[in-house]
Amino acid sequence: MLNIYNTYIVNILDIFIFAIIFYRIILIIKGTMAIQIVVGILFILGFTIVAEYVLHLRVLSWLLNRLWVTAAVIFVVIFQPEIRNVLARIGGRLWGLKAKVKDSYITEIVEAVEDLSVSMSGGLVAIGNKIGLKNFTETGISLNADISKELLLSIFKNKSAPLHDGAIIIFNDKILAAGCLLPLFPLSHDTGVKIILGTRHRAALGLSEVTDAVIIVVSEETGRISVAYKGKLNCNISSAELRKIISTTARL
Ligand SMILES: Nc1ncnc2c1ncn2[C@@H]1O[C@H](COP(=O)(O)OP(=O)(O)OP(=O)(O)O)[C@@H](O)[C@H]1O
Repeated sequence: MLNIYNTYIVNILDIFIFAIIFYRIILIIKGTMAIQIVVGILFILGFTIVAEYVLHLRVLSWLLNRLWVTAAVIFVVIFQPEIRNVLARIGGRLWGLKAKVKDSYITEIVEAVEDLSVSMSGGLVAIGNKIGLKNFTETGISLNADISKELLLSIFKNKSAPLHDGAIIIFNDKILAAGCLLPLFPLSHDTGVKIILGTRHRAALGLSEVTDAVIIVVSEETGRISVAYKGKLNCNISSAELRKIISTTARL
């Protein structure tokens, strides 16, 4: 009798753990291209099962089974960036070390952003969290400098400066690089905001989709401050709200 209960408990636990893992994976890949890939794979898998076990179509199921091995290799090669992003997000959530920014540096960032906003200078600053941003810092110029308002302003306010274009990447109290290229949020995806986004804002949203970084955008056209985080763009926020967001996500 006790054995039956034990088996029940183990089975329930088994299903429960599977459901949690499945749910977390869906949350991570939701809104990314990976969700379409998963749907496609499930469709072909269903088709293979029906062909083999229900309709007993021997030639077709032989072909589909061979196709799976080749498809697995093609899948990994074609979707290497998506797989890397999904694994990085899973890894980051499980055991990534949180990047930390000191309070005084948060003040430097917020003050610089305020200044950019008032002077209507465009700015794009990504503050890394658990997921490393090395592949994005490599697209820019390495700086490895202490965070300072003056440095941030000299990069973004001077429109003829070579590093003015692109994003600054901050990680663990350092400005790692400037002039970095971020992945653009696809125009076909729902941005969740009513306004049409330009490339600076799409770049911020794009990075926030594939990493857990907090990305600050200052609009050159309107001076508005927006923050992209976990695939969502929070438009037109105050500097007090900005401080709060950085503090809760990246403070030491
Ligand atoms: N992929 C990218 N990664 C990083 N920065 C980018 C990227 N694409 C564009 N940018 C930055 O955005 C600038 C162009 O901004 P654009 O005017 O198109 O966007 P926007 O969202 O309308 O911003 P704004 O409101 O400031 O005009 C470029 O000069 C460059 O600095």
